[in-house]
Amino acid sequence: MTAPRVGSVNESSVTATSPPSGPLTSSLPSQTSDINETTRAAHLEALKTAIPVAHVFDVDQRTGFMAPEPPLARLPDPWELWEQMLDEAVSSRLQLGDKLGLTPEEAETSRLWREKVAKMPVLGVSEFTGKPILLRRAHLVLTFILHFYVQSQSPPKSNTTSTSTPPSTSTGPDSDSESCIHIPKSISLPLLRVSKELDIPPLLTFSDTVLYNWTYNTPPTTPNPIPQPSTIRTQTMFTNTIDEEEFYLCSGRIELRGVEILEHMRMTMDEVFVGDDIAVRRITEYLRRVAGLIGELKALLMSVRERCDPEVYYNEVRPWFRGEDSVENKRKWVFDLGDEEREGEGGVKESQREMVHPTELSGPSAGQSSMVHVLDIFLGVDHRMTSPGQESFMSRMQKYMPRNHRLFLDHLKANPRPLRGFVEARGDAELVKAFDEAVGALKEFRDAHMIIATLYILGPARRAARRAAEAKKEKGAVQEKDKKVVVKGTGGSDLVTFLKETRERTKETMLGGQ
Ligand code: HEM
Repeated sequence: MTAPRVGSVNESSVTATSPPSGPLTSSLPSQTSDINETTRAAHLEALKTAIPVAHVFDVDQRTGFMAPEPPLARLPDPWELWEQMLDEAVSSRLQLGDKLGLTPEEAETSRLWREKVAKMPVLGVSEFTGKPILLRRAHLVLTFILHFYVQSQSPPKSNTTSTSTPPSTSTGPDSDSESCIHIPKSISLPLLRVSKELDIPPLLTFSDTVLYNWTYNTPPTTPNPIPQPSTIRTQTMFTNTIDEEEFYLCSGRIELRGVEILEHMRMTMDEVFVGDDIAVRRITEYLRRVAGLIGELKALLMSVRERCDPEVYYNEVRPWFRGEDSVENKRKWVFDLGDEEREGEGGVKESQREMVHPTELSGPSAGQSSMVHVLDIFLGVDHRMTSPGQESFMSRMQKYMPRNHRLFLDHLKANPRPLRGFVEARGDAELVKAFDEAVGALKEFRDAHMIIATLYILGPARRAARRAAEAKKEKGAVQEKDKKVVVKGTGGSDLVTFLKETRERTKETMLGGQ
């Protein structure tokens, strides 16, 4: 088996594929043997040409996990209706249902919009089958509508912080119960079908907000130019603010810059298969370069501060991302079904049951970025959970990735000659040092990420809690629990503990060469 090669994207299919296997390792020289330059060049060439696997994984040699061409900007007729509903939500500036000081007019505007959404006809999606470009745009549009639909609803009175102003009357057909939110079948049916076809959960994911959500700043003058961090902008947003766009683009830039890491990773893994002394020298060199590149990713991450204001992000952008498991206004999401699905429920197969009662409903997180997962797998960072039987957050996040990217990660995990074991076994001082430099750079990326999470979530969360407690105090309704700030990640995780753990797991991966 060899490292999957980064190749051209296969836009024609999203069909599930088994990870292809690479050349047989038995035909390669043993790890320590010295072979002449011609033989090793032939071996490396064989590894490169044996199976051009990466095109199966939708990993492009120029853009990595990002779409290599601008994703579809608008669905054709008759699905244009969905686009119009989304446009209306954005242009009428729908407000969050639990916004502090929400006016009755704002609540009424979003109630009317939800009513229109609920009355939309159920549009068929069978025409999208096997057409990933259409499927991706359909998932994006429907999930933006879904999040507008859910998050524009005020919390039920019993659950209401007295700081927000719930609408005076019933919130409409969408919330007949205090414990659940009904997603009308005009959205739920096409969304469940599209999500099933794409094999991702029926809510907003990192791929909707970042990977398949960009276009060129200005119309390109040459055919299909490589998208650069400075030449792209975001297509679809909740708030159309610079802050929201910057939040998505920051991840996009990291994905694009990470392409060079993917190439070094491939070369490293090929050299591990050859495994001679020349390989050791080359891998040492590649790892130093990878360390430098991860340092660049860290700088890109920190640069989010230039155009994304923490208060705007926390109070106006992030709440739209909340999934079913977010701590605020926790209510079950019920995907309403058509008669066809309901009738089938008596004898539905397990896979269908999963489709109508989705269990994975965490909001989007850059924890779904395949680039960071690839680095973990390549360097051997193990994010296992301490409690047995519990799936780790990181492995759960892989379910939200485009299916072919998930398969790419599986293929990497199945590598029979992992880098860390090779470095340990060779025990070459320079190699170990370079390996630790790369792991150290990833640890520093996570240090920086903790600074960003503190700046963008913990700080604003504390300030928001203080404001809410003040408002309650004025009404004489403050309780002990209001003084406690519970901060959860968008994916529902206990933020601080979780981020510290992933950083710790990274540190533990070092071999002691620094
Ligand atoms: C303003 C910018 C950012 C904020 C506020 C932020 C916040 C968070 C939060 C709250 C989590 C906890 C998990 C969850 O979502 O529940 C998380 C996890 C994660 N984020 Fe970010 N993030 C930001 C930018 C990024 C970027 C640009 C990347 C890289 C593309 C990234 C990569 C990750 C990864 C890989 C995790 C999983 C935990 C880990 O690997 O340490 N984040 N982030």
